[in-house]
Amino acid sequence: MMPPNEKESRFSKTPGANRHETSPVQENRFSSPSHVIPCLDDDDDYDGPSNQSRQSSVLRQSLRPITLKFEELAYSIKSQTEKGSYWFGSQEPKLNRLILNGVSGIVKPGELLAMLGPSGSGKTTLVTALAGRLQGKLSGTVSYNGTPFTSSVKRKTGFVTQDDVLYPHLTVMETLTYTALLRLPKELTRKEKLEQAETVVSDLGLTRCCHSVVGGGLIRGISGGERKRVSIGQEMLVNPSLLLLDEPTSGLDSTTAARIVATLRSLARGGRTVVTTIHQPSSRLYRMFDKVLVLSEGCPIYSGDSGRVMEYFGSIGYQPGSSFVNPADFVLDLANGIISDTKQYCDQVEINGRLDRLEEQNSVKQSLISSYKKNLYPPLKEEVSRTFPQDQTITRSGTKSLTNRWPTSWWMQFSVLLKRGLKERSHESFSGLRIFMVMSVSLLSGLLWWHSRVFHIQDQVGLLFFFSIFWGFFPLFNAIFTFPQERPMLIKERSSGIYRLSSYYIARTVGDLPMELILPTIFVTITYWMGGLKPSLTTFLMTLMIVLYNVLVAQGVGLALGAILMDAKKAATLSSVLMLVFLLAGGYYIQHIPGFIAWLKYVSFSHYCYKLLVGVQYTWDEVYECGSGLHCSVMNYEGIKNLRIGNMMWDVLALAIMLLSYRVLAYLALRNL
Ligand SMILES: Nc1ncnc2c1ncn2[C@@H]1O[C@H](COP(=O)(O)OP(=O)(O)OP(=O)(O)O)[C@@H](O)[C@H]1O
Repeated sequence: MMPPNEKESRFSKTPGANRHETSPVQENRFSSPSHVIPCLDDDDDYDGPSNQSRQSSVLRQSLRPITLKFEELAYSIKSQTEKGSYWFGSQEPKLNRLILNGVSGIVKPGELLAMLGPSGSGKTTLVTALAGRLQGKLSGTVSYNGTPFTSSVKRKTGFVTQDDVLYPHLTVMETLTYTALLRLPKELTRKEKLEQAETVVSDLGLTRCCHSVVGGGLIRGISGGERKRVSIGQEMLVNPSLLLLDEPTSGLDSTTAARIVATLRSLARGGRTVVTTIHQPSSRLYRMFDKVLVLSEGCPIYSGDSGRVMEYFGSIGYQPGSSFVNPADFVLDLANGIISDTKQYCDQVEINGRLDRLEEQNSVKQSLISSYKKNLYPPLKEEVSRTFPQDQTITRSGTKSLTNRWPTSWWMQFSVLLKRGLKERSHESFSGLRIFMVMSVSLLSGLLWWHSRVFHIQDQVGLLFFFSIFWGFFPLFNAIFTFPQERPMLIKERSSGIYRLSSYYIARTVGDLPMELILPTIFVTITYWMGGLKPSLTTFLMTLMIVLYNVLVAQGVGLALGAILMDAKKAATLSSVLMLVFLLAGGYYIQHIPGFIAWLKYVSFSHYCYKLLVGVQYTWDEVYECGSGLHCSVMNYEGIKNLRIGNMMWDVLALAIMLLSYRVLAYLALRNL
């Protein structure tokens, strides 16, 4: 059976398949002063304290309207061919796979557009492209009030991804408060920002769970619907003019889903442009959408007024079998090429009997795509190319915003990120397990080296070497997980232009310092005195300083490995190899390393640490028993002599260079994220 002929639909004669263009409802939405006060100056992202809407719900606050237009969007990816070896790569050329093809549309302020389509039809790709976050080459044009995506648009855009990226140990209130402090402009006082966070909590019905932790993974926290509302709330805080959401209702019960879509509709009615992808809306949800865009394998088959879907498909020969069908189910079946529910299909089956399903589905899809091009695309194209009054407003105000790219000052970003990080990680920094581990190792090593004497120089030097290796391994392994774990949050927040990378980076590393430094201090204090090292306060303090210095370098190496590889497993494997090399080349186990590989010790931070520890511990006048009744200077002990201890400033300098360069490397790696 062939699908119905591509009929000339009366939709093609309608100037713009969009009811809203002439709809009085639409007009009213924008003329309502209580809802929308178009404020076109970029510096005025938030209505000042004097604004009459200050105390009111964020759902009703004024904003700068954005008309989103996208025309002929096409996006393809290179997909691997099946042939070719894993190790040596494939000689086969990679195939170009079209994910989006000829997608156009327009969404005006006050409208809620839903993107529908079967799984894999390209909805996420499209919404990501509209949010200006799609990697790779996108052809076609996307414009926001007639201008391309700029940092000014970025700040007016909220994007809620399918997976909620939230800190699990923060409460709902803390999450929204920190977001408010980071995202709301510096012109607002702290009190005003906190009030805004509270307003969002009450507007989104989160009051009941506002002091519960968000949770995630193995941590039990708020429900999926509440998490989703927290994610939406984070975007609502900045009162975005354009809000894009990827499947905000997936996995939720129908009541919660309806509540979320109702919230989106209220947001749209407040003058925002709202675009959401949605999987399988019930007819109750479907009725809340103003416009729908239906995708089938990346190609549009319908774009326009949600209320006219059935009429349009009926006009081109596809009618549902029953009059009570959910329009969303009907269009999704059509997008899959399934017309089993249509009258026409039943007639055809009677005539032709069994059909080749796949071929039939493909031809239905092709027919729908052709009908779209013939009937819906021409008026849509005309509407998209029309100029709207607010077009170019972003460009005009954009010049001003360039000098003011970030919502808050560097210092504000640093201090909020530091506090947030300390709060989120307090459970792991002060984890009993870590403290237990360090305490037990220090006590055990204190007992093993109990009151060792210079006479047994080999044992004592062994203790110093243990200091350098243990406090190389431990901070390094802790640090490698930092950035791979933080990656999703960093990508989310950086792509929203919330803070500078430098403020995040410094806050993150400074936040880890207290625990990174407290634990080795406890360790050295216990082991130093139990182990019988030189009973001098100066030597003890210098030993402690050297160990802490070593910790900072090791942490830098871990941060750099994590940031470069962005994969904790790979980074852990590489650091094991690295530390093993440092252990062997450190100068304790092998004193006569062959010349061609002796350079290894110069790249080992443990080697410099060990040298410094030995250097501050012993002097020439100290002796050890080098034979029966024979006493030699410790500095002539083979293990120490081969270290060639000279001017220790060179070792300090070598560690300083490492300290700096590994951290710079980590920072540069994060920039490329
Ligand atoms: N980076 C990528 N690498 C490989 N395939 C990709 C990539 N990005 C998108 N795709 C493919 O593009 C198609 C569209 O993906 P997309 O996530 O946009 O679909 P979707 O309609 O949102 O699906 P779902 O409803 O299941 O989330 C899918 O077949 C997906 O496998």
